[in-house]
Amino acid sequence: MAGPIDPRLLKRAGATGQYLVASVVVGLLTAVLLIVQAGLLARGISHVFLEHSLPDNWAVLLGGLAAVFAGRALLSWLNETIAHRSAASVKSTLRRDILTARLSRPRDSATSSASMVTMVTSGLDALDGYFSKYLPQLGLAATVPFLVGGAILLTDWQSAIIVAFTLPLIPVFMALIGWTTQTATAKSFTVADRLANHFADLIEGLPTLQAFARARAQRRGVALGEEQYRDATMRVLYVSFLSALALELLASLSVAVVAVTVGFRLVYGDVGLEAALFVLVLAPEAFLPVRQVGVHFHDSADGVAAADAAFRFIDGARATSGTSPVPSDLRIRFEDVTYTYPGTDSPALDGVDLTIEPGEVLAIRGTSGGGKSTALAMLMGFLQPDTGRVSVGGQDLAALDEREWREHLAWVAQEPGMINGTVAHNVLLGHPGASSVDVAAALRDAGADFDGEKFVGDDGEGLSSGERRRVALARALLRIRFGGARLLVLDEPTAGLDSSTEAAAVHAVRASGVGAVIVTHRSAVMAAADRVVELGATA
Ligand SMILES: Nc1ncnc2c1ncn2[C@@H]1O[C@H](COP(=O)(O)OP(=O)(O)OP(=O)(O)O)[C@@H](O)[C@H]1O
Repeated sequence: MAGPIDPRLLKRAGATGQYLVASVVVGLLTAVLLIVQAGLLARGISHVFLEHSLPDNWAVLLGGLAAVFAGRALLSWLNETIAHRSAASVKSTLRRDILTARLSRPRDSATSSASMVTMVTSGLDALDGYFSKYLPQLGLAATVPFLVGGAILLTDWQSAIIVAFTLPLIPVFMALIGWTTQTATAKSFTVADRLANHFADLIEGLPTLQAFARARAQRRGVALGEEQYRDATMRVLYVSFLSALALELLASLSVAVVAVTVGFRLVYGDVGLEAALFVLVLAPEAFLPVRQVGVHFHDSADGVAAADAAFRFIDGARATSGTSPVPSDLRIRFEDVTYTYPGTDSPALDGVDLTIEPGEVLAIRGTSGGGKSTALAMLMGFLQPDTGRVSVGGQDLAALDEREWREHLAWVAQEPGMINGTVAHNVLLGHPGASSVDVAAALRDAGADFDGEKFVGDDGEGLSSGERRRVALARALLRIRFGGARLLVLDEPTAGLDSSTEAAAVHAVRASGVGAVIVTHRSAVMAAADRVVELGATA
């Protein structure tokens, strides 16, 4: 975050801008109430002290004070209510943007699922502190000191000068402390993210670790991660407490200087009791909001770190989407395409040249790890080449409207995604408007001889991997028959299938009437293709 307010939060969420205006208005009204409160208190107390009696209009004074307290309570409630609404709106916008970005780059390996979950849940929830504490205080800090300072200036200019010289020291200290805090918080966020990833990997790999009797050995790794997280958190708390102490001390000393000088001038008769009391009651109120900004900066630092990660993720995904319409000619060409996954040394694709003619059934074979799935991911628009070019009908694939391009494709992934529900629900993802008769026909054609009402759990639980592939093939067939897709993209669709089921699946692909790109190791599929090409090192 470059300044006190992250401009990206302002830009992304209209609610933030409106909320800032609201918090400045609340700040101005609060300042007016504070001045009235100090005036009433000073008048009442000085009268009692000097005259040894209640003022004639004591009921009006008391009523006024009660009204001021009620007004301040109302403003504080209003500020909190708007703050929480604003936080909810911004968090919801950011969450939607993150999920949209994720959907446009499902193969983005730079951000793991565990990082995504941390970012979307607890990370962004920490923005509550930013909106409900930090921003309201910033609104007060930008308004109250000026009005309160002005009121002090009109009453006692010497005190006003002391306030004017000491008050700016607080933001200067705050900025210095802020830099340290940001580094400490960013580190704590990174460590928490690493711990979440490590834990997610452990849970996923627990059966394997148990099978190899290595589960207990992992305790050391988790303990180490916890220790690092504890250290990072303690460092943030340490900076936070220390900075609160420094700011508190600075503000208290400044108010003390005002109090001492006013006290002396009161003794020497240079200032009246009512004016002195007015200044004494009001001076701390000038420092309070500025001091509180520093304190609440720490409450919001976690949320700001999460928002920062969210913005990087969202902007990274946006930079690569195109807008051109998909050409009618579906000749696809890979020209000298190279791609290396982030964090790896050797390229997954190295100078790949490949042409897919419209309407042809093309089989791609090659060694395991030779880059076949990567090439399909590139064709789907999930990845962009580092160098070289992927074109459709002579037009750069990256320039095409992603959503429109995917409407032309029916995809069966190597490990097809399944949603919780029934087999029919999963097939209907291919074309939600299809009838149950169409779903049954697609399942039959894909060689799936099981019931559409069969239950499917999270991640395809309840279906074997072969069954999942057939459900995915039925889904793709539905997309071609009713969704207008013109190219089947299949990653080992018949792996794990017996030969008769495989024959049914191959027949379904050929009978679909559209072109197909099939990554396969199976000779029956290669025999049915119009052409077979090889990718990666020799098979
Ligand atoms: N998300 C990823 N992050 C890093 N490296 C990856 C990732 N996905 C694949 N790779 C690497 O890229 C290379 C190509 O992988 P790819 O999955 O494209 O191969 P493949 O030809 O489809 O293999 P297989 O036939 O075994 O499915 C492999 O060396 C693999 O380890």
